[in-house]
Order: sequence, then C-alpha cells, then structure tokens
Amino acid sequence: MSEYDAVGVREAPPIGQNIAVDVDGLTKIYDGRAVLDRLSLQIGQGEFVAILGPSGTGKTTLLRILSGLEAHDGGKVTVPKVRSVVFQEPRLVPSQRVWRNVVIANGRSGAARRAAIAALEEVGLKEKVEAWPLALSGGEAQRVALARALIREPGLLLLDEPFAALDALTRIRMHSLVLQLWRVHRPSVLLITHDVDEAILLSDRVLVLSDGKVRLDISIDQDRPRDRSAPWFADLRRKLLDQLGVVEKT
Ligand SMILES: Nc1ncnc2c1ncn2[C@@H]1O[C@H](COP(=O)(O)OP(=O)(O)OP(=O)(O)O)[C@@H](O)[C@H]1O
Repeated sequence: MSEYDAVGVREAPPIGQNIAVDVDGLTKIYDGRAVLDRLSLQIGQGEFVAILGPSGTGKTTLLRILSGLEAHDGGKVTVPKVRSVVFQEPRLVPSQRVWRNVVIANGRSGAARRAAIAALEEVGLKEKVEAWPLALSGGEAQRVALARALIREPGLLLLDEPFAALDALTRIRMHSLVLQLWRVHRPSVLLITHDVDEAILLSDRVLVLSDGKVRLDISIDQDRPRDRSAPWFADLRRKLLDQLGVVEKT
C-alpha cells in the first residue's frame, strides 16, 4: 500500500520521492466565496514550513483539509498517510490520566503504557504519567498534545497556533522542544502562526497566505538556534511584516 493518501481524490498523482505534501490548484468555497483559491503548495519530506497570514485568509481551512477533517471543492491534495494535528488548545480527555491521553486510540495494554511513558519522557513529562489533565499547566498540557501527536510517527505534523495561548517564557521553551522533537522524528511540519518571529526562528520556509493564495514563499537557509538580533533576522521580519501590511514602530 502506498505511504501516501490522496484526500478526497480517487487517484494520487505520481509525486517525487522527496515531496511529502503536494497541493495543486486547491479551492475551498464557503457561502459562495473562495476561501482558498487555486492554491498550490509543495512541502518536502522532513521540511518545516510556517504559514503566516491575516486573520480569515484560510490558514486553518488549509490545515483542516490537509489533516482530512475538511473536504475541498477543487484541486488535488496528496499528503502522507499518517498525519497528526496539534491545536491551540491541547484537547485532552479530562477523565483519562495523562498517559492514557497519549495512547487514547491504542487501548490499555502494557505495551501502550510503556510507549506512552517513553513519549512523555521525550517531552519532559515523566513525572506526570499518572496525573489528570486538569492538574497540568498550559505548557505541560501542550507537551502532552505533542507527545500524543508524535507517538503515531506522522509523516506530516500540522500545528495550528500551538503556542499562542502560552506565556512568553513557556513559548520559548516549547520552541526548543519542537525543534528537538522534529530533529528526532523528522516529520514534515506545517505550522500556522501569527507570530512572525516564531516563524523565522523555527522554519525552513515561511509562506504568507492572503486572499486564498500563497503570496510569498521564502526559504530560510540559516543554522538553528537563530539569533533574533541578527541583521538578516530583522530584514526578513520587516519583509514579512510589510507583506502582512503591518507597519513597525521604532
Ligand atoms: N465551516 C465554515 N463555514 C463557513 N465559513 C467558514 C467555515 N470555516 C471557516 N469559514 C470562513 O472561511 C474563512 C477562513 O477561515 P480560517 O479559519 O481558515 O482563517 P484563518 O486564516 O485560519 O483565520 P485566523 O488567523 O483568524 O485563525 C473565514 O472567513 C471564515 O469565516
């Protein structure tokens, strides 16, 4: 069986070996309006891509289509078979202990429990294996959500503003954790964010979406960890903010 899945399309188009996500002419219509308008996008295997864009430009709609949660109205979408999503809120089941949340679909076997513990250890939550979700901080709960997403070894990890609700310090810690997990598991990543610095700090490529299309697609060929005070960082920030229609005040 193919490692790839064509979402809402009968036959997957042949795709290059190192392309994980192939979106061609994707259209999504809500109430007669094309929220995504013949959008095309490719993401390489193991590539980390961030999407910025004004509110209401279809970022979450794109993510929901790639995850299989939403149907589309036109175009071809080819994605890896195993995909995981982390949302802004952790979406844990409060009546289940933390470890059960990580393997929620895989029963209560000893093997499932051991796998959950290993995944929780990887996100620094070994001590919280038996905790209840409501006893976790926001950052801890998001780390459980990451463990739950990665235990399936997704070919594509979809992140919909996963750090937006966290305080600034926790967010910085989560950035390092996500990069560390990405290096180990090597999924392709699509990160939706409103935070321009976050996009530049984390990704190999930053896209700007507006009016249903990709308006800017910039590769960032810089080693990590990246220095926010570097001149290249400031230049790129300015360019992205310009594209987003934001005027920086100094
Ligand atoms: N189920 C739906 N029914 C009708 N319209 C919808 C539906 N889902 C989204 N929309 C509309 O589609 C547009 C794009 O929504 P989407 O959530 O994808 O934008 P976004 O770029 O993720 O926004 P934000 O940055 O504010 O999260 C919006 O105008 C929204 O109102």
